[in-house]
Order: sequence, then C-alpha cells, then structure tokens
Amino acid sequence: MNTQPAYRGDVLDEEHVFFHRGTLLVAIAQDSCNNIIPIAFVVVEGETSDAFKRFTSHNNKDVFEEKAYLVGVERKNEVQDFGIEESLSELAQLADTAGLLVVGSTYQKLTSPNPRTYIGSGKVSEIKSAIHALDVETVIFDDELSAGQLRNLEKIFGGDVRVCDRTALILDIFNQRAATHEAKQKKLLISPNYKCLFSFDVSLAQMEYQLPRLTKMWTHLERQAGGKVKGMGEKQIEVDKRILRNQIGILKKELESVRKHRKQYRNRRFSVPVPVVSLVGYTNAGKSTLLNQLTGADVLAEDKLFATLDPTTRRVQMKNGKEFLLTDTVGFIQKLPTTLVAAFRATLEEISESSLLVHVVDISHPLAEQQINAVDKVLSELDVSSIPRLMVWNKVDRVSDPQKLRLDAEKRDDVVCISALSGDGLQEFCNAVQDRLKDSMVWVEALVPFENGDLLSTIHQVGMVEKAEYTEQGTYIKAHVPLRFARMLTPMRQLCVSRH
Ligand SMILES: Nc1nc2c(ncn2[C@@H]2O[C@H](COP(=O)(O)OP(=O)(O)OP(=O)(O)O)[C@@H](O)[C@H]2O)c(=O)[nH]1
Ligand SMILES: [Mg+2]
Repeated sequence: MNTQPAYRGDVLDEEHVFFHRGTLLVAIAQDSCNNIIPIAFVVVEGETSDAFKRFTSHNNKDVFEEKAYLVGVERKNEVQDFGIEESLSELAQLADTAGLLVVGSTYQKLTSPNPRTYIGSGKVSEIKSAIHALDVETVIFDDELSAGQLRNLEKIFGGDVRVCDRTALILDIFNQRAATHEAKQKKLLISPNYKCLFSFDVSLAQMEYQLPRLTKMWTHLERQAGGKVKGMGEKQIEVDKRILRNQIGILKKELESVRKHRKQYRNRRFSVPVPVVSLVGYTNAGKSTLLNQLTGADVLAEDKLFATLDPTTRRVQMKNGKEFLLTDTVGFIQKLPTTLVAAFRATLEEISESSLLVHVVDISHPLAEQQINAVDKVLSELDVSSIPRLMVWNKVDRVSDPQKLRLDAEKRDDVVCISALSGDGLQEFCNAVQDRLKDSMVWVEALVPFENGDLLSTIHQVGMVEKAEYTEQGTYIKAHVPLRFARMLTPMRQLCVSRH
C-alpha cells in the first residue's frame, strides 16, 4: 500500500491508488486542509457507474467532481458591499474553478456568528438534512472559520463530509494553478531555475493557515484508529506542528532568495529609462487580455477566477515611438483573507515600484462598483497610495448602452473605455497612460554625485530619463521625475546650473 498523498486535481496514477472496491479503484488525495478525500473512481471492468459519470475535465485532467454545498452568513448590523446572494454566487464560481460541483446553497441572517459552529443550531440541522438528501461531500462556508468551528461542524455533519471555508478554497485554487504553472515552465525549460514567486507565497500562506488548524489531522487519526489514539494523537500533533514550522522557516528563506533575485532583475530592468505601468484589478476583469492585445504576449487569459498568478512584464511600443513596460498581476477578490493579502504583498512588490497603476474594471459586470471598492480596499493595504492611477472600463462591447457609458466616462477625467478583446479604445488608452505618466512628473536637469547612486537608481525607477551622461563630477541627468524626487534633487539641480 502506498500512502503518498496526491492533491485534488492530480492526474491519477498507480502511486496514489490503493483502495480496491469491487470494480472501482479509489484514489486518495489531500486537499489544502490536509483532509484525506477520495478523488477518483475508475472503472476497471464492467458497467459504467454513476460515479464514473461524475468525472469532468479540469485543467486538462480527468478529475472526480465532488458535490459541494455552500453556506453564507449575512451580518444583520453590518452594511456590506456584496450582498449575501452575490457573495455566494461568487463562491460558487470559485468552487467551479476548483473543480467542484455545487449542488445547493443556503444562508442565514445573524447578528454575530456562533463561536462554536459559526451558524445557529437550526441551520446546522437544515444543512445536515441537505447533505443526506443531496449526497453532499463538501460544505463550503463563505467566511473564514476558526479551527474549532471547522472541527465542530465536521463532527456534527459526521461521515466523510468535509467542511472548508473561502480561504481554503482560494488557497486550493492557487495551489492547483501554481502546480500547473510550474509544471509548464519546467516542461518548456524557459529557465531551469524558474520558480513561481506566487507559489512560494501560496505555500507559505497555506502553511500559516494550516498551523492553528492542525487539530483536524488529529481528528482524522482518531477516526482511522477507531478513536483510541488520544495520547499518540496529541504527540503527533506537536510533531506535525514542529515539522510545519520548520517548513515555514525553510520556505521563508527560499522566498527571500527568490525575492532578492527578482529585485536584482527589476533593478537591471530599471536601468533602461522606461516607466513601468502595472495592471491591477478584480479577478476576471480582463488584465491579461489587455496585456496580450497591447504586446502580443501569450499570457493565459480565460473565463476562470485567478487565471494569472505571476507578474508578467512586456514592453509596449506606442505609435509616437515612446515606450512603457506593462506588468500584469494577480487579480483581487472580496473577502481576501489576511493570510492571502500577505501573500499578495510579496507578489505585488513589483507594483509598488511602478510609475502608474491601471485599475482594470469589468464594467459589464453587475457588481462592477462593488468590485472597484474591493480592489481599492486591497490596494489601501498594500501601501501604494502615492502611485498615480488610471481607471479602465473594460468589456464595453458587452454593455447594453456603450454610448451612454462613454459619455459617463468622458465626464470623469480618470477613466478610459476599452474593449481589450476587440482592441477598441486601445490608442486612447495608450495616450492616457502617456499623459498620466508625464502629468505626474516635473522636468529636471541635475548632476547626481556618484556617492548618491541610490538616488540615481530611484530616478530610473520612478521617472522618465531622457538622458544620463557620466561625467567626472557625477551623472548628469535629464528626466521627468515625480515632484517629491524633484525636491530631493534641488541641491543637485543647483550643481547642474553651476556646471553650465
Ligand atoms: N467580451 C469581452 N470579454 C473580455 C474582454 N476582456 C477580457 N474578456 C474575457 O474575460 C475573461 C477574463 O479575462 P482575463 O484577461 O483572463 O482576466 P484577468 O483580469 O487577467 O483575470 P485573472 O488573471 O483571473 O485576474 C476572458 O474570458 C476574456 O476573454 C472584453 O473586452 N470583452
Ligand atoms: Mg490574468
């Protein structure tokens, strides 16, 4: 018997198959909470069973669709941007992206969540009935649950029903995506040392999420051993926690070295006087499609949440000969858990060094306004308030009255309407980017002494350098730079005047 864990979405191979049940083989996988779950039933011989019909192609793999049931809570005294039904429909989309089959959902209005079970006992019973009636295998909560709540709910629902929350689901999607992404990079041999920064972030976020929830593994041990392993289980949990802490330590070190490497790469990139523009926005807004249209890049763009995990940068050449670098980033989502905001922070270090943030909005989405607010909220946590912004209303081809939309956009001077798919409005977009880049800067000529090398690299990072000439006294530079740097350069500007 081989007990090496697989993960949901893994291709079935002999390594992971070890239960034989009649004509079916049951493969065992782990999900992001380390729960053991059956992932596939393969008919060896005989009739096609109902189970077999539940195979679905996901990320080009045949995976078994788990039946999922969604649960949300509407807080009575809190005004929330996303209504409960809207939030649940987004959760359903997330579940679908993760390869689950949503068979039902419910919600409850509460003043405050129940500390033991999150929802009230009446609702718990109602869900338990639904689980039996619909053969539910996974119950997904729309909010982050505590370790205790997860454990209690699993106990009450009984059997092999898994309970997980939005955070675990998002982590699961990120993991599946990161694995595919890295596998592809390795296959293509783009760079043998290539590591997806985001997959580091995600692994770290996942481990940090698991650490306080490890008691769940203990429940599994107990279940497997018929409930007679109390002392052993307790010891085991300590050992597991120590292993996990060690892994977190190793991962943090590796992450640090990848970040350093990327920073060096960015610094090299910044030695070319081209400003960097970053695309940010809600997941599925069309950021990658826009990058592809403008640069002919081949970034995966699809109608799934979190298609992009790693920042990709490409050069955009405008008709007037000007250039800028465009960076595509991972999309945001509402109710982004703290562990994941931290993960985003490392990945999005790239955007904190850009000259302009372009906020891409799917204006055809019924919740466009709420999505804008959710993105603004994450951005406010990322400390990028000093970077100028431009908003892009994308997917204008899908709205019912594009003319009215354009009029609305014209009334505001920070919005450009485009269709990244058809290419409509891209010239206006490039012009707006160029204006915005210049607008926010002042023209300086300065002589930067060699000992102020740091300042020079900052000018390259945040400004538009027209000329950099090395002289005996230092670097003579002509550039558009943000106002705050112009102030810092004042003494050097005087140096420059005395040079003439
Ligand atoms: N009709 C229409 N569809 C678009 C447009 N732009 C993007 N899409 C579609 O929207 C879906 C999402 O596009 P992506 O470019 O992957 O979105 P993204 O913002 O990169 O998404 P994440 O990487 O998940 O954050 C794809 O199916 C695109 O074809 C547009 O202008 N019009
Ligand atoms: Mg994308």
